Amino acid sequence: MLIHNISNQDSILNSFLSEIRDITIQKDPMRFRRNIERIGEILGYELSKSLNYSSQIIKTPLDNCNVNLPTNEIVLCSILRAGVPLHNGLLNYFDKAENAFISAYRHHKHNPESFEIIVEYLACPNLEGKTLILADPMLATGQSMLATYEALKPFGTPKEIHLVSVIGAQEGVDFVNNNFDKDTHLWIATIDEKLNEKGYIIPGLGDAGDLAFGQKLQQ
Ligand SMILES: O=P(O)(O)OC[C@H]1O[C@H](OP(=O)(O)OP(=O)(O)O)[C@H](O)[C@@H]1O
Ligand SMILES: O=c1cc[nH]c(=O)[nH]1
Ligand SMILES: [Mg+2]
Repeated sequence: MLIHNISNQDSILNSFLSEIRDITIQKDPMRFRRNIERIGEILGYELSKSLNYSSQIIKTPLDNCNVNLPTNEIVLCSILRAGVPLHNGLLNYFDKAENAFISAYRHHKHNPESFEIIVEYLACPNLEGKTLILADPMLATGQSMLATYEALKPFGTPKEIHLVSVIGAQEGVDFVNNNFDKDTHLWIATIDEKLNEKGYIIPGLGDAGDLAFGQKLQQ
């Protein structure tokens, strides 16, 4: 896997990451969503450097101009519900992307420490030969990413796959590294040290879905 940890280099990204982690600033859900969206824009920009480009001529009011424009047919798939603000950020830059949505959530069957991933809702265009971007802000165990990828397989074989995430635990990064093809890209804003016993990223930020959209009752 080609892992791109964007915070390896200091940039304005650090400010947005710091705000989504900050327990005081987190109290403002609009700011939380907007910061995830802004991080999605940065990750999208970084990802765009790996796309294919072809030379085209456009007309300015004064002359012709040669420009290199991306040619990939992008399908942007986000995992509900925490994926929505990240999806919006990516879509701000990939104007023409087709979109897919999938629900994957942790179902705590017996106790808070053990869970399985439930995939219920799935809407997806044809993926054959396309550039698939799978977006989920939290890469904890990595199981949601893999369950999503498995669920998308009947929709065609993408030409390339890009995973996009905001905060990953090293364990989740290792998991996707071991379970996706070696030419899959991972664009991640930062990687944290570990998971706690409930599968939350430490230090992480808490529950991204709840912070963006309010606390949900466990089913
Ligand atoms: O890497 P994993 O261990 O699979 O965990 C990450 C998943 O957990 C979160 O979703 P959650 O189940 O909290 O659902 P939500 O978006 O509805 O809050 C997050 O958005 C990922 O989808
Ligand atoms: O730390 C985590 C792990 C999974 N989902 C979250 O929202 N946060
Ligand atoms: Mg959640």
